[in-house]
Amino acid sequence: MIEVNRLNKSFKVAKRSAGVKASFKSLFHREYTTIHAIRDISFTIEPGEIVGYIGPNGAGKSTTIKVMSGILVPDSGTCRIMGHTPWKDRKQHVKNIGVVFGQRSQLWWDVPVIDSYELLKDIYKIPSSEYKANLHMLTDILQLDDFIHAPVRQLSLGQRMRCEIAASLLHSPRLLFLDEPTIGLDAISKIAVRQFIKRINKEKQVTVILTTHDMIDIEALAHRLLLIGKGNLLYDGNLNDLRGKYAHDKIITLEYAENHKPIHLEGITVMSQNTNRAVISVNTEKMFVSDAISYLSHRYELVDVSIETQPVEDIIVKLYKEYAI
Ligand SMILES: Nc1ncnc2c1ncn2[C@@H]1O[C@H](COP(=O)(O)OP(=O)(O)OP(=O)(O)O)[C@@H](O)[C@H]1O
Repeated sequence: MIEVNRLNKSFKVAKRSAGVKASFKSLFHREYTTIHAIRDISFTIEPGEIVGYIGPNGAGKSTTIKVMSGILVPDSGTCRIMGHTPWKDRKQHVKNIGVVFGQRSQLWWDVPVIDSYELLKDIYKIPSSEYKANLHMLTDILQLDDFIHAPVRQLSLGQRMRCEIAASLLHSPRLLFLDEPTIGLDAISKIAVRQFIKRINKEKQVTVILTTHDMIDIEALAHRLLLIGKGNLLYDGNLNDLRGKYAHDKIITLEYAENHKPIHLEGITVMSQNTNRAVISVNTEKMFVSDAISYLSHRYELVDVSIETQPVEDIIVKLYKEYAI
């Protein structure tokens, strides 16, 4: 579905120095620097995948999405999406894709949401029956009824995001780019948006590329991760492989009858401990969790034990550290 081959995009930006003198000088003589936003990026994506595109701030995620959606022209490299080059065959390409930029709106600010949808129907030349069926389905699952007749400026962020997602899908695209779709949403709206993404992927086979800093989004949705750092593609694989590589630690919380004995054992790091509760981290490369619990049960009268795996956020931090990004 998507073939990206050795894409490069750089921006030329004027150097700015502080101070009135420097500003005055720059009126006559401007100096420029080049920012290499993406460097030699290559990957392929198959139909029906949900891919998480992750990386720290300024890594090049949005630039890649903009190139793939035809908004930006790369300096070099190729990109074929469903047989089209996004920035060359824009008219054909936009029919196949839906785009949601969490930070920007594609809806007209002062008009009721439904009027924006009608405009999109005309722009995309969506047949009436298809438009009606999609609108009905999207209004129903995203629960837009209460505010679809209100102007966008009156909507809360969560309401607007739901309307944005619906807008991006009215023309039945086969590929959806979501750039931070859950940014600023409350817990309930986040869950609703995640469930919706899963559903359209499963039921309508919509391929999804998702950029996000929310690792719970990634855990809930992405079968595959692409990691980008300083413009370079650094990792292409799934979350389970990452867990195998980085999640060597299990966190164990112990409740025990009053006891002041400290815990000292190679492979166990004590994160906190008081007279009847301890939180420890067990390095599973050095010892089995069962051995750790057996050791602890000999020293303490255990009342309760709970074991957690490492949060995905910690795994990603380790990944970023390994690649020094
Ligand atoms: N229009 C532009 N002009 C100049 N520089 C730009 C432009 N767009 C992006 N950049 C620069 O390119 C680099 C990559 O930016 P990009 O927006 O792709 O990062 P990102 O991974 O999406 O970051 P974030 O997670 O913060 O949204 C950054 O250094 C950014 O400052």
